[in-house]
Amino acid sequence: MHLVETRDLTHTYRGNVHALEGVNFVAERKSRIAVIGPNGAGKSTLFKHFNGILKPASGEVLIRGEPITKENLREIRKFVGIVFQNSDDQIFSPTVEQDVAFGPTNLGLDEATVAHRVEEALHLLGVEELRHRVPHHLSGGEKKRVAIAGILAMEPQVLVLDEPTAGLDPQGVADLVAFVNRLPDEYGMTVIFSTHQVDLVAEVADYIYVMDHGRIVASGTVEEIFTRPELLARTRLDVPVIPKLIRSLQEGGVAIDMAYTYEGAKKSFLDAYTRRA
Ligand SMILES: Nc1ncnc2c1ncn2[C@@H]1O[C@H](COP(=O)(O)OP(=O)(O)OP(=O)(O)O)[C@@H](O)[C@H]1O
Repeated sequence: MHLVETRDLTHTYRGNVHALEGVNFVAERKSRIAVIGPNGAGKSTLFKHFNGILKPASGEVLIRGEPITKENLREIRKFVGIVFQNSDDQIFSPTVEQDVAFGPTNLGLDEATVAHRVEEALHLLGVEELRHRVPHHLSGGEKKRVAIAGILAMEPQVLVLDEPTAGLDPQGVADLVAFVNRLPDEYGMTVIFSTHQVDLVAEVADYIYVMDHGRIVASGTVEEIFTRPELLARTRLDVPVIPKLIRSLQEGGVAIDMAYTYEGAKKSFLDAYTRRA
């Protein structure tokens, strides 16, 4: 059984905007899935179907094999936590601490459990020192971290992050990558995220969906997607710099193995250098 699945999902906004057309998507337990595609491709719209914020015009959304209904909506929102692109929409309490406590308190958990979850979430996102600050006055990147902490404190099994790195400084991006990569093994979680930063995808994803004009136009492993420059160009994306550089070297006659991540590239370059020496 898939944790999250859509079958022939279609969504039409008012004004006859066909935002999703026949989308088939699956997410398994402990997977890290990237959804990439140009502006307006339908990524956020798809995410809003994962916990019943939007309802399908046609097709199905199944969470742990069950359709979303009025009766299970609360359970589903506990199970699938979504952090939206604009953190301002998700932060509203007088202090950061209260804001992160809002979700778990709403779940009806006792005070001690809420306090424990808040501590853990603040710690995981590295925002403990912001706990007494007014969320409204935080910087964009700080707000983003607090918004993620607030969702995490509800301990969802599936964490959905819409453009999580937008507005983060380089260290913030590196922290986020490290954070996301801990979630499947340490917490058994599934992470689904969208991004325009293709260079990041191989560092954080095992599987990629490429969207364009409301459709999934390709899906596959990092290797399967990033060896298709024509597909990426067609969808206004680029081949990430590491495989692009290695491909150029290979075409120039250098014997070097293909790689997609920084660590993979380091190994390929060292191996190629050692072979030559
Ligand atoms: N509330 C709405 N009412 C009408 N149309 C909408 C609404 N929200 C989104 N759309 C339209 O639906 C389409 C898909 O938008 P969506 O926000 O899902 O794309 P996206 O892939 O997340 O884009 P981006 O990369 O810019 O965040 C776009 O054409 C957009 O203009």
